[in-house]
Amino acid sequence: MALPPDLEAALKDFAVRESLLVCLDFDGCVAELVADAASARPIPGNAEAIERLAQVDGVTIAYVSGRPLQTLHELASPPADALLFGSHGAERWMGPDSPGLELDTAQTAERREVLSTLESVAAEHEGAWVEHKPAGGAIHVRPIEDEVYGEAVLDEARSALAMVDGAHIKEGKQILEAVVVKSTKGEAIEELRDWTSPDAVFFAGDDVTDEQGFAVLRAGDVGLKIGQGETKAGFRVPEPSDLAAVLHRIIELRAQADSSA
Ligand SMILES: O=P(O)(O)OC[C@H]1O[C@H](O[C@H]2O[C@H](CO)[C@@H](O)[C@H](O)[C@H]2O)[C@H](O)[C@@H](O)[C@@H]1O
Repeated sequence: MALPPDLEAALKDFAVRESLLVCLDFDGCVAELVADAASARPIPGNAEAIERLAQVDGVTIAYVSGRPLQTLHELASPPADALLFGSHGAERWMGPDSPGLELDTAQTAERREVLSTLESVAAEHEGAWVEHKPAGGAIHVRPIEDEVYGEAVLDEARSALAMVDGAHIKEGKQILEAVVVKSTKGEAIEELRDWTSPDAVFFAGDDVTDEQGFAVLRAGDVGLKIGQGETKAGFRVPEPSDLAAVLHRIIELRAQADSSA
């Protein structure tokens, strides 16, 4: 795939910095969106590019995802030394000493309330189902064929969740999530930036929650929106499978800079 000229120019500047932090969203970015959430896997070309990029000196790979940390480990099979933020930033893996997510008493009760609220809505609509997550839950409507009906189910869930104390809403694609820990992908990327002190940051994502990640990028960073929709990202490619070409180009440009140094 030929990259858009503006993206190519940005990558030429980005790829030659000494240390790089490459942050990746999972669903709809590294993996295609699929009806059965448990069967999502990295597109093979993306997986290969991520593994290769992880071997390049000065590059740190991080996943920043709405998936629970454990699910992210299982489905994404990230490179061994990748840093992981799951549950929209509420859970993190920065190495073996990383503290696990612990909800306090109020948050535990709020999570229970979120899940029972979502289960009550889902029970009324065939095809809707609830994903139980460590920091809350999500109602999925992708299996409902009629998309307008699916959106109406999400509206019903949104109204019901408005009555639940401590529920922070996350919008997504054919999904509505509520988490009881206040965190965003923007905060996750800022924490990763503080932790790794890179010269520049790359972030690729496709969804509404990724916009908070794009919003914290700075001059010299590269934000890549996958697919359609309004975005704060500076650059865009049409499909998740296009990510591989972008990552390979970073590897190539870095190798060229090394060989001419
Ligand atoms: O931040 P991400 O890594 O993009 O995760 C966001 C949510 O992704 C998952 O749901 C989405 O992908 C599913 C599988 O392709 C799809 O069936 C669903 O319609 C999408 O909304 C996941 O299930 C959630 O837990 C993540 O928060």
